[in-house]
Amino acid sequence: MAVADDDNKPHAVLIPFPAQGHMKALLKVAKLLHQRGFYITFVNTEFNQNRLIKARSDSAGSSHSLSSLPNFKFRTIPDGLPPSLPNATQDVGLLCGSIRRNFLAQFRKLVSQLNESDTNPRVTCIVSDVVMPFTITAAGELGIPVALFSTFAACGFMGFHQYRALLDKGITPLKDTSYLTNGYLDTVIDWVPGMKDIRLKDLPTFFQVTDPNDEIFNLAMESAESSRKGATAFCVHTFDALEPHVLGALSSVYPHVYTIGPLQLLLNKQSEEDQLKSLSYNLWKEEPECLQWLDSKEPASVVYVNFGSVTVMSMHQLVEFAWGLANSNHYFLWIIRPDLVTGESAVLPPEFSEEIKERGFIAGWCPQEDVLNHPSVGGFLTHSGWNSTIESLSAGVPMMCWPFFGDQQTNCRFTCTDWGVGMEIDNDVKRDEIHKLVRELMEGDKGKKLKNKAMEWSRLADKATAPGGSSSFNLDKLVDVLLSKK
Ligand SMILES: O=c1ccn([C@@H]2O[C@H](COP(=O)(O)OP(=O)(O)O[C@H]3O[C@H](CO)[C@@H](O)[C@H](O)[C@H]3O)[C@@H](O)[C@H]2O)c(=O)[nH]1
Repeated sequence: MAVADDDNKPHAVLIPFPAQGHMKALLKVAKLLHQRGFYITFVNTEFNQNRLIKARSDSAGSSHSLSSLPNFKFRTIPDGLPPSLPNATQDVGLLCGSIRRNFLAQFRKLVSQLNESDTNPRVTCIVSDVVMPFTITAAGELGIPVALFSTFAACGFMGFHQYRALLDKGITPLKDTSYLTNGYLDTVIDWVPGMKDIRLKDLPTFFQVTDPNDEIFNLAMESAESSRKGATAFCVHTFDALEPHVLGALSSVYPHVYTIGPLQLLLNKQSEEDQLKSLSYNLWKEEPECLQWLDSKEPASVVYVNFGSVTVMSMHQLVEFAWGLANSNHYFLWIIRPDLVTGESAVLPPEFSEEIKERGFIAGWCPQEDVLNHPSVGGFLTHSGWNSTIESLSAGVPMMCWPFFGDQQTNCRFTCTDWGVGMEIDNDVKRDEIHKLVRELMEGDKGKKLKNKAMEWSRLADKATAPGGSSSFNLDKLVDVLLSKK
């Protein structure tokens, strides 16, 4: 069946790194392009697509089918991984290895099927997660433009851009694991453009390996290098006012850097078609009841706690967080994913449940952006994933940061030092520290300062995404690039 009037539509194929945060950001880019008249094919791994469908059907109110969206189709490729738990994040190292070895062939096959099909227009451009660099090869073979999209901040990506230098200077691989704890990572490095007084431990952690063949390290390094050479455009989920120095430095190395964030604010300002409104982003079943619980609370009285989709912790750490929150005497909404605790199910001690029954609400997954924008939320205890960070900045909510791995350390550093909106929690989490920091954030002078600063960033984010703002302008430019013949 031919697509009649839609035959001549530009057709963008989008592909995220197969994990929740990346997929959500790329889906937002897809929605923005769809509104600009693009036919969209969104490529998920079979594993994630099954989870997306299951989470939708499990969640109340998501009755629309993913296959009936107009001019917006999902397609899948296999991830090449052995079976794993169906409702948990996959092993990131295994995924990176498979991306490096298997994904190009699968992606090529899929695009050629799309080009042979008469149910969709010919593929005219690719928008790819920056850590899926094989798409540059595919676009080159097809002679079409490819825009790479960094779901990391500019500072996080700038960190990946240093990996080759770290290797050349002999800083990585580490000689042995004692270098993780012997003070070596406190070394200040002065050669990273746009990042003053940065320490090794503030760079994305994937270089902290003893094996030079480590898959995550190599994929991050290759991604930073290939995007410099082969991409038609390089987009970053940030806004100009937030990271002017790092963006300036990146622009001198990467041609055509487009800041297009915060994506949600760009989406809010466009009239979203009804059919796409039903397109949710969750891989876990959402529990919206927490919003009603928030409705019953005073403004800025609740601490929101969420560690994203990849962070895991020990039972001991979970219990320290639990008693720190309980002892602070503040209301809190805590999202505990079923796979948050390594090797066991995250069950809190019964005496804790008794203690917090009037003050705490615990759920497995929530509509995070609605939560952050709820007037009752006064602070966010986060793992500093980039999506969570930019969502918190957009909502004007100050943070307590407990970075787990990767770019989260860099985001935490910028959140606390450069942007003045956060306080860092020691990796060796202790209940007394949590208790003290929660009090400081929710009641203290420091908390007030952080809140004021967060509100300032929220206003600047809004300005960047308003008509004529830097991110709106860059989105227009991106559309032009994608419509151009290569
Ligand atoms: O209950 C929840 C929990 C999370 N989210 C959403 O899930 C996303 C989580 O993304 P992020 O905060 O970036 O955390 P991760 O899932 O850990 O993201 C991975 O990917 C990011 C880049 O996309 C990196 O910055 C992180 O370090 C990496 O761990 C956000 O959009 C949240 O709004 C929900 O909607 N509900």
